[in-house]
Amino acid sequence: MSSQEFEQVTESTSGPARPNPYGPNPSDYLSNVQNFELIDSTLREGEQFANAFYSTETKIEIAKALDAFGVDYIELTSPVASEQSRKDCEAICKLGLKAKILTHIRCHMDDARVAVETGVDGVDVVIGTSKFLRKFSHGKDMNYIAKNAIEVIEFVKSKGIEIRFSSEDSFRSDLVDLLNIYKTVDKIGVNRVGIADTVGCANPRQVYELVRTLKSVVSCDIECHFHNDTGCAIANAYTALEGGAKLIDVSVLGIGERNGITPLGGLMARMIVAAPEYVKSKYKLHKIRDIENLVAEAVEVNIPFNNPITGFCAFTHKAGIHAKAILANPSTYEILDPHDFGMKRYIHFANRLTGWNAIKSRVDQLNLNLSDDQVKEVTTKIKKLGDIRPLNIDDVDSIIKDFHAEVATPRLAGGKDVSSQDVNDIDINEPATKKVKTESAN
Ligand SMILES: CC(=O)SCCNC(=O)CCNC(=O)[C@H](O)C(C)(C)COP(=O)(O)OP(=O)(O)OC[C@H]1O[C@@H](n2cnc3c(N)ncnc32)[C@H](O)[C@@H]1OP(=O)(O)O
Ligand SMILES: O=C(O)CCC(=O)C(=O)O
Ligand SMILES: [Zn+2]
Repeated sequence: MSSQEFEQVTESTSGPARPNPYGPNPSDYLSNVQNFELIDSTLREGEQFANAFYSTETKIEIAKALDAFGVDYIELTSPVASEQSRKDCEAICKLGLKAKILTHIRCHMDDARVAVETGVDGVDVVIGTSKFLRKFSHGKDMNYIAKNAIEVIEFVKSKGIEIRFSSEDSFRSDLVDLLNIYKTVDKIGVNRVGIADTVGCANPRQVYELVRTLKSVVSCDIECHFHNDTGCAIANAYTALEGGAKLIDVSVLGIGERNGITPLGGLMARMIVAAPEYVKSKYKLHKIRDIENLVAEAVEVNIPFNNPITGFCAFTHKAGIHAKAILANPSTYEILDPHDFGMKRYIHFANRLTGWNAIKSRVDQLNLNLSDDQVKEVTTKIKKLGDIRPLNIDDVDSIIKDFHAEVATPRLAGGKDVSSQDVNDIDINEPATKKVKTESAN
């Protein structure tokens, strides 16, 4: 049964109920929570992940998968990074994908001249504006940055290609410098300006304030890029949208420099709660698992156990109190419906935290007939063994079947015992994780 089939339980409030309590707040009148776009940078920021090496074929496969998912833009490594990077950029541009293809360059004419010849739909230009980067990276002052930015932007625009200007390390840059450079590039007609939390230092409140301030001085769209060093990348992306940013940079599994950026899957988990219709109609959420597996394999990492949506236990419920409520109504302990992502929910009942309601569900799955009191008795036996050692599904099934053989008459016609074949029919997707699907909850 899907969670949608249950009546929505709402708290009684004094004022008029908001249709979706997790949706955009009416006071965020510039919010793009229900109108955002994704720039996937798995093939740019993601290539900066320590483990990443992409062959041309892998890049093409990832680009096609992202396109099929429905990202709005795909950002590629600078064509000046290497000869093969340029060729791969050209090859991806020729695929005829629906997503617009971007490449990412320094704020320099040498890079811009190469970028516009690759066939990209847009160029993302970046230059550091913080005192750290101005002193230790490129060594240029704000006047030089503005002069170069104008030259690069006008050149790219003259080729009929989209152009975005971004200030690297925005949150450690001087606000007056920032607003001045953004105003300058907005005036000459950039498609977007970008805010980048390059070192992952920003918190959601700072993000909201900077986006709102910037929104009041530029007329173009605002893109945001958040690193996850302090664990705020998804929250910052969401808050940026609340403040009026339109585009968020993501990568599959969040891969990027150091511990990476806002992950595509994690952001989708956040956004489906806030804007379910928009997210479900725009993005092919069932493809997230395959895309993550594709990228995980390409960069030789495992999907983290606690990954939103696709972590092996993201929809697994264990404690007896949780299991009982989930069996009655999945919305009790789930804000996400696994079916929206082509996933299943599981009840992990083979442990000492289980309760009789979960065990009753298993008894029903095994097609056995026990009274509630009998289920409670067998639950006690299971918990006793669970106090001694970790359990697996076979342990629990054996205890149930032995108990049933002692106390009950088999439910099946002709007094036939439940055979192992019956048990094997139950969908146990990942036996190694000791999980079992409970049909009644799905
Ligand atoms: C925060 C980010 O992720 S930004 C994107 C990072 N992406 C990349 O670095 C792409 C991969 N990079 C590369 O392949 C190489 O670094 C290249 C081809 C871009 C440059 O290589 P090199 O010429 O050997 O220079 P190197 O990497 O050592 O240093 C960077 C140079 O770019 C300059 N620079 C750095 N940022 C910028 C910028 N945003 N705009 C203009 N110039 C810049 C630096 O001053 C330095 O110049 P220098 O040659 O005068 O010292
Ligand atoms: O181009 C941008 O906006 C972001 C560049 C980047 O990767 C960063 O600043 O972390
Ligand atoms: Zn980055």
